[in-house]
Amino acid sequence: MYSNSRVVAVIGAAGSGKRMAASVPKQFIKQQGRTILETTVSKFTDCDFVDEVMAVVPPDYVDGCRKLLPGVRIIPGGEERQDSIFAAIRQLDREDPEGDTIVLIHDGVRPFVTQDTIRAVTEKAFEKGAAIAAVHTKDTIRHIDEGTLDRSKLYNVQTPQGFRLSLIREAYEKAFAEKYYGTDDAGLVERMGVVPEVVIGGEENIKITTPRDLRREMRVGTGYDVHRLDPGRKLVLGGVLIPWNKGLLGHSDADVLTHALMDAMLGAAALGDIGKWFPDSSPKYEGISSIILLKKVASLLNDEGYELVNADVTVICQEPKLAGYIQAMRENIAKATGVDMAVISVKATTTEKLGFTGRGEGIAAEAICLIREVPKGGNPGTEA
Ligand SMILES: Nc1ccn([C@@H]2O[C@H](COP(=O)(O)OP(=O)(O)OP(=O)(O)O)[C@@H](O)[C@H]2O)c(=O)n1
Ligand SMILES: C[C@](O)(CO)[C@H](O)COP(=O)(O)O
Repeated sequence: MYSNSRVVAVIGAAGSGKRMAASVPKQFIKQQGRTILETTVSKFTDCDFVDEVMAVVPPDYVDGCRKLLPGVRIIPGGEERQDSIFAAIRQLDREDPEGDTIVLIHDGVRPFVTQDTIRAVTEKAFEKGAAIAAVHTKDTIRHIDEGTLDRSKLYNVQTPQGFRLSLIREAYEKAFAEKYYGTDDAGLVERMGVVPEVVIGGEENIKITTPRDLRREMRVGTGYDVHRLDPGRKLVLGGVLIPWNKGLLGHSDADVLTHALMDAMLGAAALGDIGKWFPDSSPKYEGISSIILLKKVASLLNDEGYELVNADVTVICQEPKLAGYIQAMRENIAKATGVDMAVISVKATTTEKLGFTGRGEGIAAEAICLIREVPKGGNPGTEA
């Protein structure tokens, strides 16, 4: 397709992802079962016109990435993006001193790039020696000194950026000789008086930079519970002991509000219900505070890779009046689940003296909650 020139993709993936502030560099966060880097790399290995894919990764991820990405050449990166890409260019230069190779430089954290964009950049780079993917700027851009800029002349620059090896090598050598650090590869080529061709890429080709850029799975769950009122028991709702002449009957403290919430959370994660985790046949749970159980549910969710986003619980209770206790309930729930109190809602309603709750025979509660996937990943070399 491109005469005798090889096409090599260089995927820059040696950053630490400071702005993402996750427990691992963002390219190693798992989304839908695989790391962002695997998805990005697959976009290039799937192209029949790409002869080789190289990934530049943090030095301590080299071994793990060799296992994670079979068939991909893995090399250690440097301090800055420019150092990492230069490490790959130097290797390619040793293999092709003529510099005919077409080098496609791409960010390891742009997993949504399409094959059409990769193909278009490759073709233009082959034809003109330098081409970049970009999209038209949508916002108005104001320069601090020059005021509002003419938007029709502005692009948001993406990757891949494709270059003839001889050109990009010279551009990098010049930049390093002059101690110049830029924010992309095209910027270095432009310093040599070469203007790369712009290929209009796709709006979907974002660079995953901050948590907002992650597609995190969201799930909802509902819970419902009822307990009988009994004169010989204490009334505990949302972990608050409420002075009243009756309390709820049950194996634990029978905190019906917290039970409904736990079932909603477990349901959202498809982890069953509280009967499964805390059976009333076990003496371990006799008289236990349901707030302790709620803490356990929050940690079960976390082990599954989810966190609570918000919850809304309604207690259906004729008497006593609960308004004065609701703040304390929200505080208890927020503390046990590790979220801000602002995302926990507790409401109470009566049934106008109708039904078992209206007659004061029992209290019911229903809950709904939203949970979201927690960005997680690891060093593929050290994972079990
Ligand atoms: N020393 C570096 C720094 C960055 N990159 C790569 O360059 C791409 C774009 O960089 P950026 O989004 O800035 O990534 P990070 O440097 O990891 O992010 P941050 O600036 O938030 O730390 C990423 O795929 C990143 O892994 C690299 O290969 N080597
Ligand atoms: C190369 C790049 O992705 C083009 O948009 C961008 O410049 C990388 O910049 P960053 O500072 O490394 O995020």
